Amino acid sequence: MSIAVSAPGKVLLAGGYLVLDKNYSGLVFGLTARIHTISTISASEAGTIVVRSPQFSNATWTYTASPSKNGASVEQVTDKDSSDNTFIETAIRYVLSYLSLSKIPSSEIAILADNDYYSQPASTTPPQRFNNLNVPLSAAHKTGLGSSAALVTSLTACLLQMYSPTPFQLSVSSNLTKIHNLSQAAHCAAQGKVGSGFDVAAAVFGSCVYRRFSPSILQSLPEANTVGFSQELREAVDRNWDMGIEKTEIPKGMRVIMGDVDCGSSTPGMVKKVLTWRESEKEAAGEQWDELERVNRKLISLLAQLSEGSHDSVRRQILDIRKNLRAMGGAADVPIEPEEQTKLLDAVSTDVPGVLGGVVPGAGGYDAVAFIIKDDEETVTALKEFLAKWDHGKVKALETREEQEGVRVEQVKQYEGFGSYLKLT
Ligand SMILES: Nc1ncnc2c1ncn2[C@@H]1O[C@H](COP(=O)(O)OP(=O)(O)OP(=O)(O)O)[C@@H](O)[C@H]1O
Ligand SMILES: C[C@@](O)(CCOP(=O)(O)O)CC(=O)O
Repeated sequence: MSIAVSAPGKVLLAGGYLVLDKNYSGLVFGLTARIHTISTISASEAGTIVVRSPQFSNATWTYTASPSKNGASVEQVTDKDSSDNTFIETAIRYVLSYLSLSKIPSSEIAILADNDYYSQPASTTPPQRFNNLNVPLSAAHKTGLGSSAALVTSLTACLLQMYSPTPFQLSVSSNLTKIHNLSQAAHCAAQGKVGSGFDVAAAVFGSCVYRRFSPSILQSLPEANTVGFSQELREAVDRNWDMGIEKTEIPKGMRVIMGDVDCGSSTPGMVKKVLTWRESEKEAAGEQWDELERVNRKLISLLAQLSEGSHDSVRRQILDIRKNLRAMGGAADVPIEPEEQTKLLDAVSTDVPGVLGGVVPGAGGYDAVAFIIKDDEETVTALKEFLAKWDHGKVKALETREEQEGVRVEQVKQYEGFGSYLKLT
């Protein structure tokens, strides 16, 4: 029987940089843009796992997996046309090592990503669902919605369902915690560093106020396939982590809308520079961190009050957060809210009725903007029209919006017709 699971993308509306520190929080919204994993056990020789991402060219990855003492051995079968996919390979290795199966059945897996994860070619008609971009994944332009976190979470949850020796239901809360811990471990290993993990947390739990886990939980794990890996991974995943997740949602009558800016900034470089400044100017940076936490927290509680009348206070609060982000950027000499974005955010907030405000999400920079607006068609249309005229249409409104739910099981039937490779049973 085929199994389908999806996990949402994210936007870190408040708490960029702060969320790296356990003492501070991040406001992260899960998005309707999801990454879907559809898998079927296949009859081919044991231990062959074929993963396809049919929206891209040369995107088939074949692995042979076999049980071994220090976790499952997972090797990519070399194919001249396909490159590596570290996130997929690591997720498979971590799930199979966690499960420690004595025999690994073969499977076929398809990954389908909602269109908003990648810039779509200009067209007068909307693209079809799971649009085929006809380019290799490495050539697609990502919009910054957290594709790797949604992919690893969706794949991890799907593999756990398919390969667990006893039934594994996503609706059981202790299973969600397992999916979270295992996905964080695999995602950090694949990206080569232990980040804050807010993107994986949103992919699993959906929209929330997030406080990170202690990095030592993952830093102390042995390398994959070295002595003790399988057992220590299992112990770490089955333990309760010291993180904080407070579920949250946007008040009725408001929504989040994302703007993709067609050019990039280097997030790792910006993070490094901000953290170096924090280290060198402990007192000033400490005060700035605390002030940002205070203004972010105020926005979080305003949104939790769920009152239509709070629009003006939300407007003021967003301006206060932006003022503090600019101060931090100025002190650290990092363009967190670059001048171009300041102009855009100011103009949208004053010129488009119904826009309560906008921010540079996550680490900021030139990549993206996110707006909180009144949830009506009129405002969405006015915002899109405004953006189309701004700076030669460099900023495009995405279709996605915030969504509360995290990882979930999907009906397999909805994927029928998305390619002959999908052998649904
Ligand atoms: N549709 C897909 N199919 C297979 N792998 C994918 C797909 N989308 C993303 N990936 C994997 O995720 C990687 C991209 O992850 P990366 O962390 O660079 O981007 P991101 O998570 O979208 O970024 P950000 O955190 O800034 O939003 C790709 O190199 C690939 O390994
Ligand atoms: C700066 C930081 O706090 C946010 C980066 O977010 P994003 O990858 O730009 O969405 C880094 C992190 O939390 O991993």
